[in-house]
Amino acid sequence: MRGAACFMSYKRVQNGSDVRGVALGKQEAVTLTPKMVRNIAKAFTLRLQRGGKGNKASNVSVGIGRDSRVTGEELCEEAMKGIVDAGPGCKAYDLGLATTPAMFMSTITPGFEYSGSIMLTASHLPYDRNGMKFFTPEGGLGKADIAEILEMAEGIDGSVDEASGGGGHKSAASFMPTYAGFLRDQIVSGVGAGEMPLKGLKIVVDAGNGAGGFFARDVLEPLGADIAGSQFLEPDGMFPNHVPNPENEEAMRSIQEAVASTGADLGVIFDTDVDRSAIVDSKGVAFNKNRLIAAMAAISLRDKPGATVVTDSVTSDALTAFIESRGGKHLRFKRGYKNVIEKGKQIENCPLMIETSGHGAMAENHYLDDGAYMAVKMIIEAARRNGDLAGLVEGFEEPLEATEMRVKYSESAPDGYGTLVVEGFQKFCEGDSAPEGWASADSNFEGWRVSVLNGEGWVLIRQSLHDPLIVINAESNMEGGVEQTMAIVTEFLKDYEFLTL
Ligand SMILES: O=P(O)(O)OC[C@H]1O[C@H](O)[C@H](O)[C@@H](O)[C@@H]1O
Repeated sequence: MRGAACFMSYKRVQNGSDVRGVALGKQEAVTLTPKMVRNIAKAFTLRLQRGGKGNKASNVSVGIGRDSRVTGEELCEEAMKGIVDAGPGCKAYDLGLATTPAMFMSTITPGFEYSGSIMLTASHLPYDRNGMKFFTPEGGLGKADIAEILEMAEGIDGSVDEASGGGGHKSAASFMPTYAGFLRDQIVSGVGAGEMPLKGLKIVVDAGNGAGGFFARDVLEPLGADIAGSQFLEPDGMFPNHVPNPENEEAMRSIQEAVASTGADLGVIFDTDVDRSAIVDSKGVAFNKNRLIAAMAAISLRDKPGATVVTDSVTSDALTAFIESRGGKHLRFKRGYKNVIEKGKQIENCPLMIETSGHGAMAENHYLDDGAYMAVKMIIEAARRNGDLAGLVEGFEEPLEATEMRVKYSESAPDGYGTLVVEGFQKFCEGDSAPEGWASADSNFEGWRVSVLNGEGWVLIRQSLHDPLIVINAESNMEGGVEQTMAIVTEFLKDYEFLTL
């Protein structure tokens, strides 16, 4: 009985390719306990041993980093215990405050080359959450790996109650300075203007009190940038200023205001664990979502003419037009950064895989979604163009209107309800009673997307990746077009009784 109950609780903390849960029981019951973190870290280490080549089978090293969350230090200690508990050859390295992409880099950087690494983070979620992401030199672990690790951890939980101290070795190590050096090198060679290529540039960094403060102090300032206007660089796991999320409108407004009030040339904003970023130019224009994709695509297509850019499914028609105008191909794939990256890996000449969420990965950088690396690319561009990022995306247009609606369906809805709704919508769009001016998109990898308003807009209905939700995105270049489209969609959805419209 106990085993089954535990398994359920381990299974519950899986969120796609991450582990996520409530780590601090302030408002909700704790779902990710220190003991679970210890067992999960042990399971990961045992798995590394099992899959290890050569002497790695007995000697396994695991680096652990964390973001600024209040539960980070305690969970880090527990994870360290779990790692050394896996056997005498197991070494655990506490890397302190770190970023998610840096944790991957620690598995491939000479002098470190850990067999695996763990990042303790729950990205932009509230302060009481925490979670784990896992890397090996091959990249981030996927959904199936996580399921397997959680099942193993449950077995450990059922057999041994307390860590036995398996004889491994714990120590602290410092990786972030090495990683910051790597990012500085990219800027120096990318700008090609000597050792202080950012001299004269005023750059505001907003780390949202997460792990991104190092970027201002250890990457930009040593290269000559004036970072005085930066904000929320100090780690604070209560996130007192704004949600550390470049997709969040309040967060974006905050950095736009900081750029304006300090007269900066550029703003950079990160999420808590720095796998996502967005940029603000000197005029206060936000380079996030479609515009950031356009900018990164322009950079990538200059270096790789005719290449394919893979994005998520909610990107705009204008983005496709822009990518094509620069000689590239746009593959509008699915939501979920892992989906986007994995798709890009399969395509020849695909330098860029990027989501509207701010997750962007480049083939040239190990297919790693690194918000700091993406910021580096944009900073190089800004330095080379004297701050003129608008010129980079010339011809790219934002829609006149855009909206996103997320509709829950109740717990009593039958299995596969989301798919049912999407299939119903497809039939509606392809049937005789399809609204005038509507035409289904040529390819739909996720949900059902339709061109509406005789090509002046589009609407996409899909199921959320993680939640029992139907998500509707619509855009229009005509005034009132979104309202008109959403009225038709809402009318269609009324037939689905489990939706809470
Ligand atoms: O399907 P949704 O509910 O919109 O969520 C999808 C999103 O979930 C998370 O935020 C992932 O990090 C994103 O990569 C993904 O696109």
